[in-house]
Amino acid sequence: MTGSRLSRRSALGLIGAAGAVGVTGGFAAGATRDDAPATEDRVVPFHGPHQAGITTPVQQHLYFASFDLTSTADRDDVRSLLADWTDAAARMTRGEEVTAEGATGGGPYKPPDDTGEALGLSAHALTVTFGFGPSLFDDRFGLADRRPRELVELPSFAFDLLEDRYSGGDLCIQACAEDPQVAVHAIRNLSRIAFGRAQVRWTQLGYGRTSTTTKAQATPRNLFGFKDGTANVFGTDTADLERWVWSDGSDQPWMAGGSFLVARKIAMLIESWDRVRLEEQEAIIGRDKGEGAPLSGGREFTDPDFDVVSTQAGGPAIPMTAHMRLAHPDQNGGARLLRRGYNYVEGNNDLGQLNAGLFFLAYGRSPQQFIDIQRSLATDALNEYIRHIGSAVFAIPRGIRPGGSVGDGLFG
Ligand SMILES: C=CC1=C(C)c2cc3[nH]c(cc4nc(cc5[nH]c(cc1n2)c(C)c5CCC(=O)O)C(CCC(=O)O)=C4C)c(C)c3C=C
Ligand SMILES: [Fe+2]
Repeated sequence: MTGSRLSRRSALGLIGAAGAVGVTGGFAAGATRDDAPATEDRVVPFHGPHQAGITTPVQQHLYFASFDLTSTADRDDVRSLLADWTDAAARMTRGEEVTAEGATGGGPYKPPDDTGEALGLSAHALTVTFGFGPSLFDDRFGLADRRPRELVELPSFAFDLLEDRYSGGDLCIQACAEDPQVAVHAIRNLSRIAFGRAQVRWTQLGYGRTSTTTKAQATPRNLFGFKDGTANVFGTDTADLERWVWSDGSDQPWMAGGSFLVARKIAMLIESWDRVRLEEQEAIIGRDKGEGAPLSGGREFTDPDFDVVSTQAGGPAIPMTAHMRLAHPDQNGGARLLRRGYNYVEGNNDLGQLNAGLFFLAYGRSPQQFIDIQRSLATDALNEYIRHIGSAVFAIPRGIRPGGSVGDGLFG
């Protein structure tokens, strides 16, 4: 085993055992990975036909960053940045430090390559997913002819209250992990690598997934207390993934096996919601709060029947303005999204109310799926209790080959 394959946990063990200050490639050569089948040791393969972090079972923690290229960056800077990011991300997803020298192996006379806060932590199922915003394809870097035709700026929607400080970006990185420090470490070190070439535009920390991509995980709940992600596209739904999530690359071949990501920061008016009667909360969502079953009857995974009439409600059992009815494929030409959002809580406002909400992340083979569904939601009863305050859209390139770069499709 080479030094470059030494895990952070193994590295720490070696440092402790030897009382050494640095770990060299030679020293690491005899190290073995901790093979205990603990969840923290789960390594999600970084390479493959699709980028990891889309159908990967949704981890509990997110750190998301949007970047802008600096005003002096040129085409070569974009190419080299994406190559450097790819190498560092591949290492970190294996539970390794950002370089072989890492946090302590580079000697006392230069800043360490790795910031060190993840020493002793293993991979924790870290995934690092890269994306390209529409502005990357403007006239700065000679990439206009590589722009996927689907990659359009999102139009304005009813109820948008978007703020620049939570919106847009040339590039994005989604880091998800079962340990928050591992996700933060990844973004922090990738930001550091970008120094002089790209700078952070905005970031979002998310805790607690609000969807699943596998039925092996219990459906989580959002901050309104409802199960969220019941009717998601799951990683095993091969036909739906092909139809609704993976690009076929018919416009840009480098997008074949890629996807498009829409990110929306949605503030939730928690205190107002908490004063709503249970019956009304359920009518707004279209599902019951305990089980997550559709109001037309059945259990959580029963298909909703929008024709069922309720004498008690004096109309459709699933109201015409229910979120779930309006978001359902039946209302949207069959369109589906793979949702992968996270709860966020960011303290309180001057009135003592929670600054909290949903960082909504949805993957589709075109942003048009989101646009169509979001337009349907113009009459959603939920709109009284939420505010979209941030927005961004990114092309998510196909998966990365071993030894390749996430930027290969842009420059090949
Ligand atoms: C434009 C897309 C969507 C936005 C924005 C959105 C915001 C949002 N959603 C909830 C809570 C729930 N959503 C649920 C289902 C659901 N939502 C969308 C799309 C958007 N949601 C879809 C496509 C679906 C699935 C519809 C279906 O096929 O049945 C549910 C029900 C449980 C589930 O299936 O996930 C809840 C609950 C909130 C709170 C919110 C904004 C803050
Ligand atoms: Fe929803």
